[in-house]
Amino acid sequence: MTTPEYRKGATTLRGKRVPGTTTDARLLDNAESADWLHTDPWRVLRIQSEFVEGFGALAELGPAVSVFGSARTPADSPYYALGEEVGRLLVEAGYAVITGGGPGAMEAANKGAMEAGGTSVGLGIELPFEAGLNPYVDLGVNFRYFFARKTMFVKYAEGYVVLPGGFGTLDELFEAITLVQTQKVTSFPVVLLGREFWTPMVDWLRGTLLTHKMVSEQDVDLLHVVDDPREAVDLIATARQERMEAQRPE
Ligand SMILES: C/C(=C\CNc1ncnc2c1ncn2[C@@H]1O[C@H](COP(=O)(O)O)[C@@H](O)[C@H]1O)CO
Repeated sequence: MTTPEYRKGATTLRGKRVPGTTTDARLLDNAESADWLHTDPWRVLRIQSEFVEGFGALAELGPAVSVFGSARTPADSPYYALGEEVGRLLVEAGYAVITGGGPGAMEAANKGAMEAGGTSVGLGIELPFEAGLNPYVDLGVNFRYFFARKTMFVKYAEGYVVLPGGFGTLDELFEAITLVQTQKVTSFPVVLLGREFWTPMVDWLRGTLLTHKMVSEQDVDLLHVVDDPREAVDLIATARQERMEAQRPE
């Protein structure tokens, strides 16, 4: 007796596993329920499309720096002024500025970049309390998934400038230093702007994580804490210079 056999792509099905319809027939049948819209295989395609859109939008951006910071920084805060200034200085140093495209410190950096005549990128994220892209973004890409968006922040930047912020900012900061620590990215300065805000955190990293040997001295040294936005930009520009010299043929 021959067992019925059915080939479905790379898979061979036999006996009771042989389906009653073909893949083509199921594709063309529009009487099926639309539940598949909410399944993981369909999500995988949407995730893939976010990478395709992001890579397509940013591939020709040129040298860029990602700037992070609180979505809640008010426009009259000194941290907002710091964000605007670092956005402007980055543009004057030849960089495009990438932010999360939201309000607060993100808006400040985009404002500084746009008013200095540079490229001002906002990588928006779908949130339950979404406010849309701030008005100082001139190249915006909207994401559903945090992880796809975070790939863009790091892939298209030469370094990070991190203004004071909350959980979102800390998430972006610690992801970056983990990538540097594990050498997934190299020559990637991470600059914390605002000494008064960041020093207690760095002291805790030294006093607790280093004391318990959870990190090394070099790991903590990956973080540069500065007050002057000019110093932040110089650190990133110097790393670029060093990278170019290292790549130059002898
Ligand atoms: C809180 C409000 C709006 C939030 N809108 C955001 N839009 C874009 N990106 C955001 C938003 N909120 C957080 N992020 C990301 O995290 C970082 C800031 O988070 P924090 O917790 O505020 O530090 C930021 O760099 C973004 O990438 C309404 O005011």
